[in-house]
Amino acid sequence: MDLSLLSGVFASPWDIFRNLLDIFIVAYVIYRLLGLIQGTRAVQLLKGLMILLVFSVAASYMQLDMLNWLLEKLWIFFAIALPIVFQPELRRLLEQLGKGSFFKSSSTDVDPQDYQVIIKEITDAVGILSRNRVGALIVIARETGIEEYLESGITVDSLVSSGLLINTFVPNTPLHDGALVIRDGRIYKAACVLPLSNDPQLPPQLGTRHRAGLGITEVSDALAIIVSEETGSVSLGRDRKLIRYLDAQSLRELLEKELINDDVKPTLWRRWSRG
Ligand SMILES: Nc1ncnc2c1ncn2[C@@H]1O[C@H](COP(=O)(O)OP(=O)(O)OP(=O)(O)O)[C@@H](O)[C@H]1O
Repeated sequence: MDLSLLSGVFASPWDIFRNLLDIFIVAYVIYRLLGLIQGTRAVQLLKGLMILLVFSVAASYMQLDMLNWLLEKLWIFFAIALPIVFQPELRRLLEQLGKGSFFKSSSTDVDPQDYQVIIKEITDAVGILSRNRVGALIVIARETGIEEYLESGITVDSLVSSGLLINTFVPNTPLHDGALVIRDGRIYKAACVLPLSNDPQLPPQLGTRHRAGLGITEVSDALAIIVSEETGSVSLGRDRKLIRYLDAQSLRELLEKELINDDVKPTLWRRWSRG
């Protein structure tokens, strides 16, 4: 067997180090890029492009000239269309590079003890909102980037307190419409417009607040707590499903399970097990 090729790659310890470093950097950049687009519509586009790439390679290998010609034209079209379609993701990537956050860990490093406090503040607020039949939609962002849905919102950037949560949803105040988003253990934004779910199985009496709460769990791993203005009932949106009619204790237990107990699992495992 001719090992000259390998000897070319591993000529010296410095070459080994250089190649390993090269592989590591490329793998890391791909990992972060995938993390950046995970849960966004860019994933579907990427899958489409992968399929097209497979077709292109197969067509060229089998010398299917007409198909090759067509696919070549399609690639030119995509080269022009992609920067336009991926504009939000590209902008976010450049922003992150500019801020230096691209190279920071993507996991939300919220201490379990801090989450205990946050969960208490949320459940206290939800209890009061529910008893007073004040409609509310609280989203807890986790690892999936949902920035593209938050651009419409108003930045709050405050500690999570039940008082502020309640105040935000008081009818006819500037921030009461839309969703409040908690990210990295802080109230990040209010009055956000979320994507609406088209789930046909959702009971017809549930309107846009519930559809928005469910919608964000369809495009990300975020949790959504919904308080109905009509009935005062509390629901939790998680993994494309709504868990309805929660009392304070079951809401607290579910949040603890999702935010504290689940957090001990490694990040990649959690993503994998969520599919
Ligand atoms: N896309 C959206 N993103 C975030 N919030 C939304 C969105 N669409 C509607 N909402 C919120 O939902 C409110 C309307 O709720 P609607 O009555 O349609 O929903 P519902 O699910 O029946 O809830 P409720 O039981 O509280 O009436 C709006 O005032 C707004 O605050």
